[in-house]
Amino acid sequence: MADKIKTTRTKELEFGGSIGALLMLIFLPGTVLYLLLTCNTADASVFQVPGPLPPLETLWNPFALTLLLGWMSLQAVLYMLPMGTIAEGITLRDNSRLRYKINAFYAFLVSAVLAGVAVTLRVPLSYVYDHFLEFAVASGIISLALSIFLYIKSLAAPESALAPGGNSGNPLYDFFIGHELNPRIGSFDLKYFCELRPGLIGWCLINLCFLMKDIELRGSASLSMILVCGFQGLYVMDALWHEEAILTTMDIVHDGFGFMLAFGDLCWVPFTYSLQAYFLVRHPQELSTLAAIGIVLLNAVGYIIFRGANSQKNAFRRNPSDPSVTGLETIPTATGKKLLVSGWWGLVRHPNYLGDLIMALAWSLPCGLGHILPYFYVIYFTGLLIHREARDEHQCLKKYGLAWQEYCKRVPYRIFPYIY
Ligand SMILES: NC(=O)C1=CN([C@@H]2O[C@H](COP(=O)(O)OP(=O)(O)OC[C@H]3O[C@@H](n4cnc5c(N)ncnc54)[C@H](OP(=O)(O)O)[C@@H]3O)[C@@H](O)[C@H]2O)C=CC1
Ligand SMILES: CC(C)CCC[C@@H](C)[C@H]1CC=C2C3=C(CC[C@@]21C)[C@@]1(C)CC[C@H](O)C[C@@H]1CC3
Repeated sequence: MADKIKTTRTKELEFGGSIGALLMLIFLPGTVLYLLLTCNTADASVFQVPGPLPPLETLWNPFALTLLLGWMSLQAVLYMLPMGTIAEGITLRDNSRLRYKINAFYAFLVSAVLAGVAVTLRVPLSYVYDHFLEFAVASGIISLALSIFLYIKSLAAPESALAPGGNSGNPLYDFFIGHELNPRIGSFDLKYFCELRPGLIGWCLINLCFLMKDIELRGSASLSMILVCGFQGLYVMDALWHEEAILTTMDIVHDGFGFMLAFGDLCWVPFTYSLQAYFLVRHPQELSTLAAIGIVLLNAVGYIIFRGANSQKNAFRRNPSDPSVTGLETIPTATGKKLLVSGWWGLVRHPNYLGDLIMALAWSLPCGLGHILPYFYVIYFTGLLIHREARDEHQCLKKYGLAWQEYCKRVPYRIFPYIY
């Protein structure tokens, strides 16, 4: 069957094609270094001219690399343990469906217990704060090595296994965007594993290390630090609890596994999404109880929209007659699938992004209003989701044609009601 599938080259190159890919290869690691170095200065100002890069030998820490590899190995073992359930992914081009282990939440629980033991035994977790830049560099090296391995592996993959968006024939572009769709070693799915586990759970562990550093410096953790760690911990647990939902995301269904996702999952997420907590260690902020209550409410509003929208769509896609969605208005499409036009999906075309962005703002506000740096996540994330929304619309227009145009007419705003 696989042999009969015709070569389909990717014609529409995203991210500015091969030049864009080359720039991103430099820009993404450069941004991580810039953010961490700036955050570690006395005024953490983005308006200052960046200082020279520290000597390379101070960035290279073999112990940090070993710890990261140990962390990834622990997550790989937890992934392979016979716990949890099995889910099937969407139907692939060769009509097969891959099977995926659903046990990320258990992996989180085991990791949390181990972290608790480390705190009780007074393992110096603040080491991660003191050597954070070295950890980031080590993680960049791991991501690059993994991407090179993935690209070489993809050259031997059958045509049917290549990503629809990552088969341009241009090696640089395909290396960046990902050539093979679902690279596996046996039943170990590399992309699926990296998307949720080492980076996302690692982000929580990094936040914990920063919280411990806060306690070490000041005797107790600040309210700002507790809020940031609490909000982000909730977000990660939510993603792991709903692990099965990522099987239908464009990352798993459309994008290959290359530098973009490998670096995104293993370096970008843990080392830039934790920037607020990193910032708070050196730049502690006073937060009034009233401000804290306001921020908690904002995060709750964001979470209700984010979770409500995601759960409504997931329930509808799993079973359109599910009692929780039967009263909702829909538009039929030529594919047989329907589109929701009321409920959360009647408010804007991407209500889940709206909720996610409101939460992103709530994660930065505990860092006060005096610095731009801790708002990096909200700014980057707005750009990422606007771009992602445009990519998704493009795919939906191809998939649903006139029905999608009708949906756009009925629900004119994309993410922000009455604005965009
Ligand atoms: N923190 C982070 O860095 C990131 C977080 N996210 C979050 O991850 C979550 C998943 O996002 P993402 O992967 O982009 O995809 P979405 O969950 O937004 O799914 C988009 C898909 O939903 C279906 N759909 C769209 N409109 C409708 C409708 N009206 N009725 C029914 N189905 C519809 C279409 O697929 P089909 O019709 O084929 O089912 C479409 O392709 C989001 O909450 C997002 O905020 C995403 C990226 C990064
Ligand atoms: C480095 C680049 C600029 C872009 C990298 C993008 C990745 C960081 C993101 C692509 C899609 C993601 C998703 C999530 C995390 C970030 C990445 C990997 C979630 C797992 C976050 C939690 C949500 O509940 C689900 C998300 C799915 C997509």
